Amino acid sequence: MTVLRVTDLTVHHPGPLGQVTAVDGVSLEVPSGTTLGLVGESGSGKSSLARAIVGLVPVHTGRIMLDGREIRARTIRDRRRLGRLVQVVLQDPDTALDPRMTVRQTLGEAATVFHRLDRPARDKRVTELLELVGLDPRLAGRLPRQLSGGQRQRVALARALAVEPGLLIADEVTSALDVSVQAAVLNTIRELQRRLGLSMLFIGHNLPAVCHVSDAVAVMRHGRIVETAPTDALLRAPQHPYTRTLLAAVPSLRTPPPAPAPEEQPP
Ligand SMILES: Nc1ncnc2c1ncn2[C@@H]1O[C@H](COP(=O)(O)OP(=O)(O)OP(=O)(O)O)[C@@H](O)[C@H]1O
Repeated sequence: MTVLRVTDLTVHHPGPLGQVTAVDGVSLEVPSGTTLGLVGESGSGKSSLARAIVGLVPVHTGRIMLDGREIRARTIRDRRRLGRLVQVVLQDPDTALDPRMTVRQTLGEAATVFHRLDRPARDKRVTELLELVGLDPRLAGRLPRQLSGGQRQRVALARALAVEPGLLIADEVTSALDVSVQAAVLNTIRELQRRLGLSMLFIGHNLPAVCHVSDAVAVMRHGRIVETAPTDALLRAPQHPYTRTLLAAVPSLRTPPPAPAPEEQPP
């Protein structure tokens, strides 16, 4: 079953010289239990597309279907339903984490938004979530500032997973991290996707990173998708000149990604 189907989506933003068309007639699908990568240079419209899916920017034309039902984000009830179905993790984990809340409070709150859990069940769930994203459960008492960047991003990921969404949108989730930590977080995301059978839209500008976690990849340029293909096929036989340019810029792509660094230590 297709979890997400976007058809002919157009998104405009207001600009000083009139409207900017950030997304221009985009169609894509994320089949259930798979990861679609969305890759493109800065300004190609990736985040506008993601924000339109979760109702943060208005859709000008087109349709967004989740599990066969059209997404609307007009009322609080719509937004609540949408939050249950789709969770987003962004580049900067600090936007998702309240600096005054411990990891336990953040994850406990997320785990009980849609599920009633008593205190012991809630604490057990927090431990499970931390283990799921490869963090030591003993970090539960820490505040975000007492964690490293990679650890904060893992907590943001755990917070999104706590809701048990049908679809996870990861938008540039590793871009702000050190290269060695990026590899560790990417591997965690890939393992989680496989283990939980998650459906995911993985957005990034780094082609090797996107290919590493994705079953298929859509290449975006100037608001349009220029090519979509299974990851192997895209790497083996890219069809569009822009995809070839992206590939040529990373000649080492066919070699395995760097080994993850040992888990980063908190400051
Ligand atoms: N809130 C906004 N108001 C006006 N223009 C915007 C807004 N958000 C994005 N844009 C414009 O829309 C276009 C697409 O931007 P978008 O952020 O979606 O691209 P992106 O591929 O995600 O880029 P990046 O990787 O740099 O975030 C750009 O021209 C950008 O300047």
